[in-house]
Amino acid sequence: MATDSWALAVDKQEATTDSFGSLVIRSLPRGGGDAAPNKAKKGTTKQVENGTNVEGEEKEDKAAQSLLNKMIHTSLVNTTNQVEVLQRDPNSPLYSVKTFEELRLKDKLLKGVYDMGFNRPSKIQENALPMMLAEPVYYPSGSRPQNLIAQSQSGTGKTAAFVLAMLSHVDPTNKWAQCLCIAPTYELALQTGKVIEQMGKFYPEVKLAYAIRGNKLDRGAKLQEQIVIGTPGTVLDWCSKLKIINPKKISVFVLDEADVMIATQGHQDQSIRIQRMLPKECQMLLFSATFEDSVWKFAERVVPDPNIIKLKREEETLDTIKQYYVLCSDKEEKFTALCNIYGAITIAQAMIFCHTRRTAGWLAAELTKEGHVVALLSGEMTVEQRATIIERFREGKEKVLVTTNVCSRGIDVEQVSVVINFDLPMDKDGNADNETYLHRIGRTGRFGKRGLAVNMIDSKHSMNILNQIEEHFNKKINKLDTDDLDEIEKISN
Ligand SMILES: Nc1ncnc2c1ncn2[C@@H]1O[C@H](COP(=O)(O)OP(=O)(O)OP(=O)(O)O)[C@@H](O)[C@H]1O
Repeated sequence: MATDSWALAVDKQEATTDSFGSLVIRSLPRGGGDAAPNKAKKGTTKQVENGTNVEGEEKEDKAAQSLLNKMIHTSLVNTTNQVEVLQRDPNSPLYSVKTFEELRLKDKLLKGVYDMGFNRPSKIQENALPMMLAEPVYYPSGSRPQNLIAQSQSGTGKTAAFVLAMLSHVDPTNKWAQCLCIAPTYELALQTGKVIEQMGKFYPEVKLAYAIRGNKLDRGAKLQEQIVIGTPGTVLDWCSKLKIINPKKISVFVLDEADVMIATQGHQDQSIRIQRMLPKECQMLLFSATFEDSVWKFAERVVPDPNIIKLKREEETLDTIKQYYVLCSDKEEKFTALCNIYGAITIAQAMIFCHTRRTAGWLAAELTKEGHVVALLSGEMTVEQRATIIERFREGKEKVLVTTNVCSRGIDVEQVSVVINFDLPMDKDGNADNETYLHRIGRTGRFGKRGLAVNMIDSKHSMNILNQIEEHFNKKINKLDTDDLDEIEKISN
């Protein structure tokens, strides 16, 4: 896999509100077409809906469950073994009865997958990949692809799933753009690009282009790269004004963080304009960890005949992330509580979310005075600065990242063991922003790792927001006394 990297810029990320759902894996009844993928769909639907297990594995799963419980109480930092155990627990979003071989991937891709250290697919990968890889379904009016709208918890392998699907669909002998993936921010586009590069490492014929502001190409310059990842504004320019991509030749269209793309007016307009230029046979894939009610409806309207993978509300939060709140009277006390937490437990890396740039700046300075190596990331920075900060954090050069909402979505840093909501996420009306909460805490607990999320409460209003979050996810968030070091130590055991 080769890349053309250019210098870049970004589109803004916005948070959305509210979500709902019950777990459904809905495959539309199809006339004719490929029987194999439909078979696969049926099997997986039953397994997920009934929560039943594959015959003969029940005992093994019970043992796995008890082992899992033990592990949950032993260490904050996870091991590969634990991932394997979770992949055998039918209640885990990482559960899978399949292997990557069964997904009949090209050898070059299978090699790439194993090279990334993936042993088995996760639940979303197991369910979504057969649909995404299936042949188009034949209708008398013409063949139609298997479109998909999919929800799965943060860090459960959605990106890896659609990247694999794109790489599988590409015809490397054709030197034009065939797969188009749009992400809401520059950082996410870059990160997804890296996953494409990594997974396609043994498939060098397939090339990738970044459609991000700052990548200057001349009008009419024909793109040779088969996969394009970018932000909506630039992708739209490349498809329409600049005619760099011929949208009629796109066969796979992916919207990552689909809910924010749909709920943010500017992104929605641009995404829809792009979508309208695509041919009827183009496969549409929409992914996110959260979908607000109205966004689901909108998505179902714009995506023809979608297959749907949806979570029940109570499944949206990951059990591997422990959630607490701490009562304080003001920001100074919140800072003391934070220092106490740091004093009591070993934190690999932490992300701390603040409501304003001002608080984030103040907190970063205070933490630095205390001797922490801190990075500060906020929206007013240039995209290049932001990318550099995230890269340094990912490499572990800084152990603490203080940020506003810029980073709440999608950023994948394996070592984040603690997320602190120094300020709770709220929408512009001062109500709980449940989606942002879920995305923020999802920066820890990546792919089966254990994580800790601590919410700082300093007013009736913030307590109220916490209660709304508890109610929304139907999950109790326990109080933590940060003056009691023994108690803090306990939560990491
Ligand atoms: N099958 C797998 N086996 C092991 N690790 C995996 C597997 N699939 C993905 N991962 C790893 O798990 C982490 C999370 O995966 P990914 O970023 O695809 O999740 P996501 O659902 O897209 O997350 P988010 O909701 O935050 O965007 C990544 O570090 C990825 O490399």
